[in-house]
Amino acid sequence: LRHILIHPDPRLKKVCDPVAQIDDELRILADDMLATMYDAPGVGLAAPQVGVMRRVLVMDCVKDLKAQPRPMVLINPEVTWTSAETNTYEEGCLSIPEQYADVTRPAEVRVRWLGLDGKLHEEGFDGLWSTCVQHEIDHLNGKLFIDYLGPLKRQMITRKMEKLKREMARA
Ligand SMILES: O=C(O)C[C@@H](Cc1ccccc1)[C@H](O)SCc1ccccc1
Ligand SMILES: [Zn+2]
Repeated sequence: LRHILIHPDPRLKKVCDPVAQIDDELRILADDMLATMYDAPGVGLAAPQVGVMRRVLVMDCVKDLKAQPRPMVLINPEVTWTSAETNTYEEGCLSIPEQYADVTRPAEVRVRWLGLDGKLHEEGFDGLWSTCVQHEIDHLNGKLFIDYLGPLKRQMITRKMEKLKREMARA
């Protein structure tokens, strides 16, 4: 498992680098990210959250645990279309533990990415998958869900995380 960085952390604000080639190091990173995501537990995780500044995200938004899990690895993902319709979801973030706030995003998105199989993929996402893939692509661009909130609410959450990190450092 990898350690998940907690906000505020400069690495969570950086724009990540595109992946040049799919090699064993990348395959190991993807496996580690999926294991870390399931352990958290979460439905998504982006590479900068584990301190790797590369454009890789993993997700599995299959909520019904009886259903077949659908682990996805998206490399160099790009949004190619967004719906005019929006939906609002109370988002959280593994890098901002225990903090939740409503974020409004396009209800549906189409995303193109490079798969671990080396092939280009393009797929539409809606529901939780849409919210999640947009949340994760934001991470690759150094954007957090609290950046969509007003300055006071964002500052309150940041102060709480700074306190949490001080306490963790003392523990
Ligand atoms: O920090 C992350 O990127 C993992 C996020 C992904 C996510 C955020 C908001 C909405 C959808 C996905 C979550 O912490 S994963 C935890 C979770 C679990 C079930 C439903 C929503 C979020
Ligand atoms: Zn997040």
